[in-house]
Amino acid sequence: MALLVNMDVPSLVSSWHRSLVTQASHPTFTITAGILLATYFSARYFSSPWRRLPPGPAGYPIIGSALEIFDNKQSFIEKCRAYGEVVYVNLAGQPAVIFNTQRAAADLLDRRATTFSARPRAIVAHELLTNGLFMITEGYTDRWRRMRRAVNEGFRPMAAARYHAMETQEAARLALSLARDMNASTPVARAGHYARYAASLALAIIYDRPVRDTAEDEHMAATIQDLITHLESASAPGAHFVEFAKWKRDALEGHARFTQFLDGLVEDVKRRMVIGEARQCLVRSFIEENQRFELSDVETSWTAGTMYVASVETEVATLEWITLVLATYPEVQRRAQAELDAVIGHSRPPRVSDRAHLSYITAVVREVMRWKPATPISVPHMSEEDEWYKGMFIPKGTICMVNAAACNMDPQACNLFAPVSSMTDLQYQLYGADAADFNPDRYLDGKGQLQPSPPDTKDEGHVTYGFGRRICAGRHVANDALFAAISTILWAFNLSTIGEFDLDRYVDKGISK
Ligand code: HEM
Repeated sequence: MALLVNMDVPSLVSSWHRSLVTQASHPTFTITAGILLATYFSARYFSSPWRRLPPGPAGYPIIGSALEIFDNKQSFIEKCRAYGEVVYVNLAGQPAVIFNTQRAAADLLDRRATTFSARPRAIVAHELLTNGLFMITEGYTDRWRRMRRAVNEGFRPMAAARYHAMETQEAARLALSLARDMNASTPVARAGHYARYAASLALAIIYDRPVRDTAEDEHMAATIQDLITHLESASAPGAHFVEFAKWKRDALEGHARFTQFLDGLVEDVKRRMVIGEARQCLVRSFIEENQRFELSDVETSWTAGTMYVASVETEVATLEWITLVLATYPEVQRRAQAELDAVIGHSRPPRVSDRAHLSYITAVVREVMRWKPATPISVPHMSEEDEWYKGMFIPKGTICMVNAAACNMDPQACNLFAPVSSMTDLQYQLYGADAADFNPDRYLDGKGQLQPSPPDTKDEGHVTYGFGRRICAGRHVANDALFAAISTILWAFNLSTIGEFDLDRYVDKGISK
């Protein structure tokens, strides 16, 4: 200490520096430093959590598997089943995982929801086109919580029951329109009828404005379809890498136009509330409960609009699958119709409120949603912290994709991972040895009543509606709408295939929201 006080600091530093330079030129020092550095870096490398990423395809240098997933997401994700329960994919430096079992998805997205409830960033589709107001792509933010709370309250099972009469009425209109259309047996025409049903029902439930045949209603449905098309093209992977400025300009212009349109729909509900002509609907509940929900005007408009956008295509795809399955399985169709004959008879069509007595038809809808999910790959979540799962590292900021089609199967029964994974810890069964087959009876007990659903399916009997805090916000309404349509169609028609039709070879592209 006394020595230091007597020396000036710059000269001390420079003498250390000189001695270091002298030592560095000494061969023993160089070797020792090299060994120390090598030890340091190899210790860092071997202890790095990045060495414990889940298994997955190596991909190409730098871009990883980005091109393959952009080219055909569904078939790429199918190929990744072979790597096991959780698969790691490098998307040009962006970490991503795919969950292939219900257990892994539930363990993380349900049970660690605080970490796994965000969404990946979508600059054009979310930030520019909707200015952060689209609930589906909004992060795990305060705004999302307020929007989600308002929707949850408006669509929880008791509240959803308010819409049963609308669903029954729209289902009857659907059956009539199918009966009047000579081309209804073609998939394109049928999809048009299903789209009309889903759109009219969504507009009735959200704004009390079912689509009738007026020019104004046609314009309303067409404008919302335009919004959906904009969202889809802006979300297409890599779409705006080229000509970003043009995408930006179009998205900002689209945002202003769509906001004005959605505001107009809400204003119309307010006007009808004043004159006592608005029946109960989602927007009316937003307005009446606004003190609690704390949504601004523009948040109210976009939350309502989001519910419409989220509902139509998923319902159309599911209705089409149910139709195809019922036409291909005549014995299932006959049993469902026998149930209708016994419970309802021929004097009136079924109502949604009859569902408690129509267990077999309920089981058919569940089973089609499990077996042929309309959303085979769910909407991605994003992790907000580093996490570990069964010794595998999932870094903060990882995009988490759920392969719902795989999760709805039992790995063992379907031999999902046989080529690579050890089967030892996959010896669990949720759906039974026949999980790969279509069998509505799996949901029924010996007396033909619905039995409790497998664990982690939130009493749905499948995980097609997603997971955790981001689970489908409209699932109770969707279940009612699907039941209303299918029970009415079964009551009114016999479905059969024209000529040879092989359901196993029918490939539906599915919807990836
Ligand atoms: C058969 C029909 C439907 C299917 C298969 C379906 C499926 C899904 C899936 C897989 C998700 C993502 C879940 C996740 O991130 O884990 C989702 C989210 C969502 N769904 Fe549905 N859906 C359907 C119908 C509906 C309907 C009718 C509505 C509205 C009335 C709706 C509104 C939403 C909303 C708002 C979200 C976003 C939730 C959030 O991010 O917090 N869906 N849906």
